[in-house]
Amino acid sequence: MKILSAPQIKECDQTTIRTGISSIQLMEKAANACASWIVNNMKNIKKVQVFCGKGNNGGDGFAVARLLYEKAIDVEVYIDRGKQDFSEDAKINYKKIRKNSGIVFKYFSKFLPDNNENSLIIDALFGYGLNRNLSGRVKAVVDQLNSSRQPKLAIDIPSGLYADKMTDDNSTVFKADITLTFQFYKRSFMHPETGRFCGTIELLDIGLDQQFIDDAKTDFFVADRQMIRSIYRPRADFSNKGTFGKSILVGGSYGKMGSVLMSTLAALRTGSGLTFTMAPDCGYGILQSQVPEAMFVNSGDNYIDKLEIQEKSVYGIGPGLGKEKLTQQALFDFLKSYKNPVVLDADALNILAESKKQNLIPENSVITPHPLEFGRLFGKTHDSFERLDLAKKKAKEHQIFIVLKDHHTAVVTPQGQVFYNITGNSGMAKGGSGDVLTGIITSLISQKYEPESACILGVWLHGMAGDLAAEQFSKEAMLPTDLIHKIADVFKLLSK
Ligand SMILES: NC(=O)C1=CN([C@@H]2O[C@H](COP(=O)(O)OP(=O)(O)OC[C@H]3O[C@@H](n4cnc5c(N)ncnc54)[C@H](OP(=O)(O)O)[C@@H]3O)[C@@H](O)[C@H]2O)[C@@H](O)CC1
Ligand SMILES: [K+]
Repeated sequence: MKILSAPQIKECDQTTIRTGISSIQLMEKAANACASWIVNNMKNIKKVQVFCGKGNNGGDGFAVARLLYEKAIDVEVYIDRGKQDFSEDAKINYKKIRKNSGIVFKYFSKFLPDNNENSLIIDALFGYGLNRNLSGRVKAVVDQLNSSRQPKLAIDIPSGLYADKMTDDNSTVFKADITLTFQFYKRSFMHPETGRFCGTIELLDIGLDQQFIDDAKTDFFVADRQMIRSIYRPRADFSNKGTFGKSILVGGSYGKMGSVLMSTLAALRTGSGLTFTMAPDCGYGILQSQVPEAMFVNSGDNYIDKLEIQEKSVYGIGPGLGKEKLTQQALFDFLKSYKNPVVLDADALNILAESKKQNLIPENSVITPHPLEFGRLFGKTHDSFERLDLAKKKAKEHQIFIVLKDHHTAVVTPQGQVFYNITGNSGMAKGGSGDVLTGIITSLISQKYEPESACILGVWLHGMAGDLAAEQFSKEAMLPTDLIHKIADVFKLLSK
């Protein structure tokens, strides 16, 4: 699914209006979608307090207030004091409810929190038209709303949040529990500094012009189910283990054998035909007993000091590798003579960063850094938007795929496209989760998925396995090894 920028969404809005529906009808449709969602999904809500701005987001708010009132919900509408130069459609909806004696009108300054879980705060102050930080009376009321214990819902975008960019440090943003957004995810929903204000995100389809959406140019996408289904290839019949490629997981050192063990298991569970682990001898017993399906290649004593090149294989290098001098040399020698795509993670990336040998990464390879590893490789950035911009630049420069791990991991391609992942949860923020991802992506590439598809599908599978693990074990108790077991259920879901 495409992510459009605020100006593109505005254009899409206008194109939709030119091709049949009037703007006031579109607002009514948007408001109807919100009101129905609230009525169907928040059955305990008896009262709403709707905060409306002067633009079309405020217009949505007035219309939602009216529609909820018609559903026998108590409604209070809050507006700013002073002259209200409402947008045309906001004015129409404002006038409609002004006539309604049952709806209570108040200024922001008169707000008193209900602190009642049956009373919902609705933020319809600003949507994608926000053009500066909240200040004055509107900032004061949003600060007050944020400290209320009532449930909070934002229409389209939590007010104070820009659709496509960072907010300034310490600026005020409405902290929603739920965001009902129209048709598109916004980039700011995907980044940790800004996404934390959105709560649960629900996309409401309001029938915007499909031709415009199809033609719109963007570098940003959300990897949704539809995209994942188009990438996933069910396992072919009439095949043998050779059909499904050869994965070689490289890593492990004394005390860190679990990492490469988890990568190996994940590669197998993702369907790798032949699977090898290249690890030091101290891991021999552990690996052969814990994962008998994989073959062991002795690559050192307590750490890796040589890296054998095998033909027709895909290498996933890094988990538990350590940074011994001889390990470093083995990695450099390997990368100097191996020109096929590899998957690099963890200490493989740290070694390249410390020695400034990023240029050794073969073209079309995949690297899977978390923010700190990315910073070591390519330099520090101020925030996750800047980090993503730098990742786009570096992916192009090195012609590699960068899987930038975060709450919403982003896959960045050499063409500068970005695919945000929306599966996964905070239970995965534990040592070992990354090792599982390395195994998954390596395995998919060995099964002849293009690196781009392998990254997008791999990250999605990994997150989905995490979501199923959280459901069964809780975010606190789930383990990276649980993700490996849940891969089976994710494939079952995919093949339904
Ligand atoms: N296709 C769709 O998606 C549909 C979209 N719809 C809805 O329309 C929304 C977009 O509406 P919009 O363009 O009128 O912008 P919106 O955010 O309401 O208001 C901006 C106004 O506020 C002002 N202003 C800005 N920042 C400010 C600040 N910090 N503090 C104070 N004032 C500030 C600024 O005016 P200014 O003061 O700069 O002159 C501007 O006039 C969208 O999010 C969705 O909810 C649906 O109705 C139908 C389908
Ligand atoms: K809003």
